[in-house]
Amino acid sequence: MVLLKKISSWCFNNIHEILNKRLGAICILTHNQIKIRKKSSVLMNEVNEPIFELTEDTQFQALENAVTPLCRIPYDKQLNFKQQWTNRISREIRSRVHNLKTPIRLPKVYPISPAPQINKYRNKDEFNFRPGIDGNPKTLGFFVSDPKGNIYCIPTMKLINMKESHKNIAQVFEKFVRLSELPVSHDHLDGGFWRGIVVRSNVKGDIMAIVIANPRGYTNEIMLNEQFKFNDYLKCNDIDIHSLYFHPSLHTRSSKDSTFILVDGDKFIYENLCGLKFRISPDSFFQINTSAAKILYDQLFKLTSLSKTSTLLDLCSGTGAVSLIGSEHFQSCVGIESVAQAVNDAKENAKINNIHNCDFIEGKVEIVLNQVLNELSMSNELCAVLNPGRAGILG
Ligand SMILES: C[S@@+](CC[C@H](N)C(=O)[O-])C[C@H]1O[C@@H](n2cnc3c(N)ncnc32)[C@H](O)[C@@H]1O
Repeated sequence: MVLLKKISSWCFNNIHEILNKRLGAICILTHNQIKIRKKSSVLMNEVNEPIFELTEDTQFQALENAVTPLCRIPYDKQLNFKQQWTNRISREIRSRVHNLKTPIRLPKVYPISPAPQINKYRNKDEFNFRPGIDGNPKTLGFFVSDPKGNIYCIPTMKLINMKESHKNIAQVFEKFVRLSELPVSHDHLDGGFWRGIVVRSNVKGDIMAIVIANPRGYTNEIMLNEQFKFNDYLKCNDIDIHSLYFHPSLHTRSSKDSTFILVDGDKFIYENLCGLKFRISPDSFFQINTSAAKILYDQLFKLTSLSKTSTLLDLCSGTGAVSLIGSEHFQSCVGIESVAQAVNDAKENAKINNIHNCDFIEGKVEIVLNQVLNELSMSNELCAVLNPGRAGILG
């Protein structure tokens, strides 16, 4: 069984070629975090008229349109939309699979399961700086472009899927940066310093905040001094942070040489899911909607035909949730994950939960999968779950 969240030609032409010799069936399972993208890039207002100019009044509509485009329609209708979208994806998969050298069997698309929590559920949000519609370069939020292609940063205060605690920290961080003498960085060569902040939290409410800054041209002393000042500012504003990190980074996404410096608090936050405890590091993946994740994993193991003699291949294993939650259903499991912190978390999560049949390997699926398959006993029945990031596994 293969869990495909993203359709990428790589998945079909390569992963399938590799796995096909060893797997009997393929299953496509999606969940209701699929984003419905509007065909038109022109922003629309509530009555479906194009918004030509972003103003104080229209900026939030534009942001909502981009981030939570279905939020103004009832949830059951949202699910209908997503089901239709899933069916379209399925038809596309069928047509691509049809063209494969070695055809595979595709099962039916199952109904989308509703999420128990549909508002204020996100356990991770990333806020960045760009000029706001008033021209202030120190505006923190999400980026939206107007029809002319100009990019503006829009504060996220009214988004309904975001926790108040995350919005609060973003607001305090923006205030702090506006008071700071150091400029913001919109590009790694612009000489600016502050880039943004990532806020993560668990269901209990512990917060991990990761301040991202452009290190180019700044000494370690200046950088750390600023972080300590921000830590003091948070305390002055009565904001309790469980883990505060500083992440100097030139890259948009974290890379292999990423540095995360603990400024205050604990190194990790922990989450409970499906009766297990998960350690989460700043760079590690964890499903964004924790209560919906439980449903996703429950459904997944209902659909798999694992047995005590099966081996699970957990492709893109993150902090090990699929392997560890499913561990009682199979004999052994190998997780493959490209982010080192996530691999370490997954190994530690196996230990914390007393699970001894799961192993985790650091590497890109497309690079290490062949070797892993060669090392597995041919007699084992194999089952693979592939749940890649947004880019798919293109390398
Ligand atoms: C959507 S998450 C899924 C994690 C896990 N399966 C779960 O359900 O919690 C995708 C994970 O794939 C990892 N990843 C992305 N591209 C990868 C690749 N080419 N090879 C291995 N891991 C990759 C990311 O770091 C991330 O942890």
